[in-house]
Amino acid sequence: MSSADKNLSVFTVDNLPDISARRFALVVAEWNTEVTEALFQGAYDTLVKYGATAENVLRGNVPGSYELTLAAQWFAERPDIDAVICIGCVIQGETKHNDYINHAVAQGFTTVSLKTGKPVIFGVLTPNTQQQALDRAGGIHGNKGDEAAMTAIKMLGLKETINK
Ligand SMILES: Nc1c(NC[C@H](O)[C@H](O)[C@H](O)CO)[nH]c(=O)[nH]c1=O
Ligand SMILES: CC(=O)[C@@H](O)COP(=O)(O)O
Repeated sequence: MSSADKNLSVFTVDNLPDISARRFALVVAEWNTEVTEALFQGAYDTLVKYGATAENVLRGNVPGSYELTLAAQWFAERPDIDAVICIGCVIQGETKHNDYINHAVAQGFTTVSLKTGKPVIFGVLTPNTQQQALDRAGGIHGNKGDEAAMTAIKMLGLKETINK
């Protein structure tokens, strides 16, 4: 199923956990900032809409999506951080560089989440074109940042349920 079939900003919101005391790190890549800033805003707004407080949402910037994984680890290792949301946009270029970045960050997020036991959310767009990116950063297919934030919330809810 593609984003064309499932809007990124449409999701179920029943039985969400109380996140008023939860602390989130939003790590944002500085490539394609028109897109990543829109993703960040979507993620931030979604966290606050569903109960996070502004002072509990931290932001860190990295030069590019490849650096998201190390920054995610630095944040996830902090005892006061409950979840990390990684924001980036890796647009296909003339070479295979985007493939290497995308695979590295996907594996890196998984590694950090399993190592720390904390959600590390893949909020990175991997489009073929700028337009595909814009369509997923508040355009016709919704906002990947919204989806990433809601994913973090739901994973924290599941962790609470499992650990009851
Ligand atoms: N081309 C894109 C990059 N490239 C930069 C890498 O992410 C990395 O910062 C560099 O290789 C140094 O380690 N990054 C993006 O986020 N998006 C791109 O489209
Ligand atoms: C993902 C990238 O680093 C890429 O946009 C760089 O472009 P190119 O593959 O043409 O060097």
